[in-house]
Amino acid sequence: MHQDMKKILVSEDQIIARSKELGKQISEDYTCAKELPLVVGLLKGSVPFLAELIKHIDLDVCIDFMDVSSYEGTESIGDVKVNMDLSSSVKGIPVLLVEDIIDTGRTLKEVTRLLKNKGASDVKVVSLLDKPDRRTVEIEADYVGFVVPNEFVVGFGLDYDQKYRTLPYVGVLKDEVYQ
Ligand SMILES: O=P(O)(O)OC[C@H]1O[C@H](OP(=O)(O)OP(=O)(O)O)[C@H](O)[C@@H]1O
Ligand code: HPA
Ligand SMILES: [Mg+2]
Repeated sequence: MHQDMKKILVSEDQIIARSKELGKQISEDYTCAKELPLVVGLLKGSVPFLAELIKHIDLDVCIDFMDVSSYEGTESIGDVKVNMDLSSSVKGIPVLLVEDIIDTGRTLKEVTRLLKNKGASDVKVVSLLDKPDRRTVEIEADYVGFVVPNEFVVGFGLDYDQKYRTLPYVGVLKDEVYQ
């Protein structure tokens, strides 16, 4: 375990096993649907989860990325900033949005609105983590890996001041790291 970690909440093995289950479920659901989705990852947090998940989606999907940010340190900065937009049009296309965490829900709500404005025919969401106790806007994911308690978590894509994203598990930092 990294020296700054207080505890691990979700292990690497649990993440891999759950990604397999979610990939299988998503593959089945979109096999029944009319059209395959464009898989859209939100940079940077979703990258490790997206990489694990798509190995288990047994469909010929394309992937794209958007870079939005709403946090500095452990604080939400209020607005959602679009730093980099999608490289292809989503007009008339269903989108499967991949997230690392739904916390207040503001990022997801805003990005869903943006994608619908661009003409996406449907927007579904898969998130590795869900922290429902912190929700300030009404939004839910269609697929969730794990529900986490109301604590700031890092690892598997999730950062504190851009650090700890590369850890292969999700956990909570020691209190002294924030001082
Ligand atoms: O539900 P919310 O309260 O909006 O928080 C969740 C969002 O915040 C984090 O992204 P961040 O803006 O920190 O960018 P990052 O992915 O580059 O870390 C996280 O990756 C989610 O996208
Ligand atoms: O708990 C969190 N950890 C890291 N980034 C985040 N962005 C929203 N919530 C979190
Ligand atoms: Mg972040």
